Formats: sequence, structure tokens, C-alpha cells
Amino acid sequence: MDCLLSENPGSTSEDDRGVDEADSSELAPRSASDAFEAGDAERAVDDDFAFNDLVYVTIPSDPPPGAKLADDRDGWTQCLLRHPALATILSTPGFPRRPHYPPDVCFCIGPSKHGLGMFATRDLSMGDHILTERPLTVTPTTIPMPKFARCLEGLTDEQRRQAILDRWEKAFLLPCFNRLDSAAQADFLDLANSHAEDGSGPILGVIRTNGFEVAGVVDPGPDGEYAAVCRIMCRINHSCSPSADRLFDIASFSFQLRATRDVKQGEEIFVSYCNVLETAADRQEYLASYGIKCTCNSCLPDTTASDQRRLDLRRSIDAIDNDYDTWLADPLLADDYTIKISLRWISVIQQEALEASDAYRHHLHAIVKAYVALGDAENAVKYGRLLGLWALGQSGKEDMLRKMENPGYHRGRPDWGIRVCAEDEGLGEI
Ligand SMILES: C[S@@+](CC[C@H](N)C(=O)[O-])C[C@H]1O[C@@H](n2cnc3c(N)ncnc32)[C@H](O)[C@@H]1O
Repeated sequence: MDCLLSENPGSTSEDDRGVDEADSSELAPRSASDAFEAGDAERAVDDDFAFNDLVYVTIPSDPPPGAKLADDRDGWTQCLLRHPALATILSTPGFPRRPHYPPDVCFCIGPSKHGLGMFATRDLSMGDHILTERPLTVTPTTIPMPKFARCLEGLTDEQRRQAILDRWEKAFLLPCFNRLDSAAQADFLDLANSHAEDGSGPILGVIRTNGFEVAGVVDPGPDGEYAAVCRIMCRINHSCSPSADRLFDIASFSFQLRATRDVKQGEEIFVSYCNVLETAADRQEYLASYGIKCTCNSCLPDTTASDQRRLDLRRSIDAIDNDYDTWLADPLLADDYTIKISLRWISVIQQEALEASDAYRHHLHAIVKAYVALGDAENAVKYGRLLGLWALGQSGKEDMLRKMENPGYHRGRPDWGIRVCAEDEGLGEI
């Protein structure tokens, strides 16, 4: 999914620089399993915690004694966090806010081509709010244990990898998992696990299969990201032409799922676990680490045409500003010069079902900007509305949509009518 757990031995050895030799010789194991059995290893856990500044915390707050997660609509999340991420959460304006829920239940979870999946139970429109959910757990995506890494000198790469995975599972993830009540633990372990055979423990396996990025909750440095596991949202399968997107709101500590294009009743709802504008081969390479061999339309051979469209789409974004400036500077170019270019790209986006991608936003914006320059409020509102719905799907906020639906907003922009003015001065008739 969005985030991939990596043991990151590079960063552990780099972090080791501050560890004195006595630590490493005391803790040096004779085999991988020794690392867990030796009493010294227990002390290393404390050292690791101190060094890495990791804390177990329930967000937004500890539930009352005996409270069951399943009985509470808002729920709470068991987190393993470093202090910078925790500080970000606690200082977010509005935190802790109640999650904002959709008006109705418009999906069900059921059998799909890829195990379980999510299906629309009514027609959905772009921007529709499908689900809000607080995660069961939030944990770091990389394994930070510099002192422990010192214990592993002399082991083979495979032994070292296995020792690190075991240690992360038992000493770090298990205490977080144990803070869930028994029904929530069962729900967690019931999620898909495509890492059951690769040495990951059961908790790590579920996180690696299901964990997705918690936008905005991050520590400084390259390995500062976190992975969230949700009971329902993790049932959504991947497509390279997705129909929904997740967004994370720190203040309510919840994910929202929104439709990124229209979806028919009964259709499966997909999100993308990878960058959809990459080529099929690059996407497949990325998805392989999640045990996925994608068979969506754009991944089925021959992928040449789809790859080329996606590559051209990426490039088209870079050309937008230049095309606009050229058009403004050249009154001989047709009024709809940039509009036609972006409409062509939008038909490519629709052909590839990439409405969730950034390319859609860029081209909708280019069209609105051109209509504003032409002083055409009706069309600025028409395409602005789509742009507002796109933003709603990505942010859960309606402010952009409200602005774009208001002709007065477009008329009040400094670039309103600037292309018309050029024509009024006679330049358009040259
Ligand atoms: C987050 S889970 C999605 C829900 C899962 N299908 C279930 O039954 O719980 C991710 C797993 O679903 C499967 N999966 C998701 N999307 C897929 C796809 N496009 N093609 C093949 N398998 C997919 C893979 O087994 C993957 O490891």
C-alpha cells in the first residue's frame, strides 16, 4: 500500500555511531535467537526506547476502563509514536475533534476477485463521502533499533534480517497490539496477510499488507513515516485506475474515504496503493512487495499504449503554464487554445480512469483559469465545480467547491477578463 515497511539496516548502523563498545560486546549474541533470550537483550529494549524516544499512547485519549472499541462509534487508536509525531498531533488546531461521518452507509464489504473488497450499495458521485474511520493502530514504517543492531554482528544477512523482524514484532509491535481489546485484536488478525511466509510475525505481516500512510503524522528525517491499520478501510483493494481516495484528518485522527469519480451501484470501489502515473512495469515492481500482481485493464498486456498515455499525461502537467503564457501573449491564438489542450488531456484521463490523479486537478485548473481570463463566468463555474469536487475528494473540505461555484469569486479574480481586454484593444482582430 502507500507505505512499505523497511528494516532499513543502513540507518541502524549509521545511528550506531553513538553507541560505546561495552554495549555491543555485552549484548553480542551467539545466534539470532540468543538475541531475544539473553537477559541483556531485555535491557537493550529499554535502551532502544530511550534512544528512539518511542511511546505507546492511545489517541485521542485512554478509553474508560472496560470500554470496548466496537461499542464506540468514534473509537480510538493504539499508537507507537516518537515524540515529534506525538507533538504534531497534540498541537494540531482542533485536536481532539470528533470525526465527521457520511450521511448514509453506501458500501458493503464482500467477496471480490482479490479476497474481500468494498462495493458501492448505491450510485456514487465524484466527491461523495463513503466512510470515516479511526485506525486500530498507528506504528512506524521503519524499524529503529540502533543498539539492538549491534547485537547482530557476526550473523548472516538472513539471520540478521530475521532477528530484526522478530525483535520488532515481539518487543515493539506486540505491546501496542496488546493494548487493543480482544475483539479488536481478532479484527486486526483477521485482516489479509500476504507476508505470512516471509519471516514477518503475524502483527507485522498485517501491517505490511494493510498499513497505509498517515499523512501529516511524520517525524523529521527520511524514515519518519507511520502506517495505519483500519478495520474496514483495509478491505479496499488496489486498482491502477482507482475510484476512491483516502485522506487523513489529524484533528479528528480519522481517515475519510471519498469517491474520486462516479461509481455505479454494485461496482467494486478501489483505491490505488501506488503512483498511478508510473508505467505498468514500475507499478508492478512496487506492488509485488505487497504480494499483488495487478490485473487491472491498464496492467494487462499490451501496456504500451496505456504507459505512453500516462507518461504523456505526466509531461502535460509541466507544459500547462507555458501554454497559458504563450496564449496570453499571442492574440492570434484561438480563444479556446489552452482549453482545447486541457480538454484533450481530460479525455485521456477519463480513458485511463485517472480522475484521482493530480493531472486531473492541473487540467481542470488550467481550464478554469482560461475561462477566467476570457471573462466567462458560466464556464469558469462549470469546470470550477469539478475542480471543487476533486478537492473535496482529496481534502474532505468544501471551501474550494463553494468558492468555485460562486460566479462572483471568478469575477473578483485579478486575472478576470485579461484576455478579453487584449481583444478590446484591437489586438484580437489583427
Ligand atoms: C489491504 S488488503 C485488501 C483487502 C483484501 N482483499 C482482504 O481480503 O482483506 C491487500 C491485499 O489484497 C489483495 N489485493 C488487493 N488488491 C489487489 C489487486 N489489484 N490484485 C491482486 N490482489 C490484490 C492482495 O492480497 C493484497 O495483499
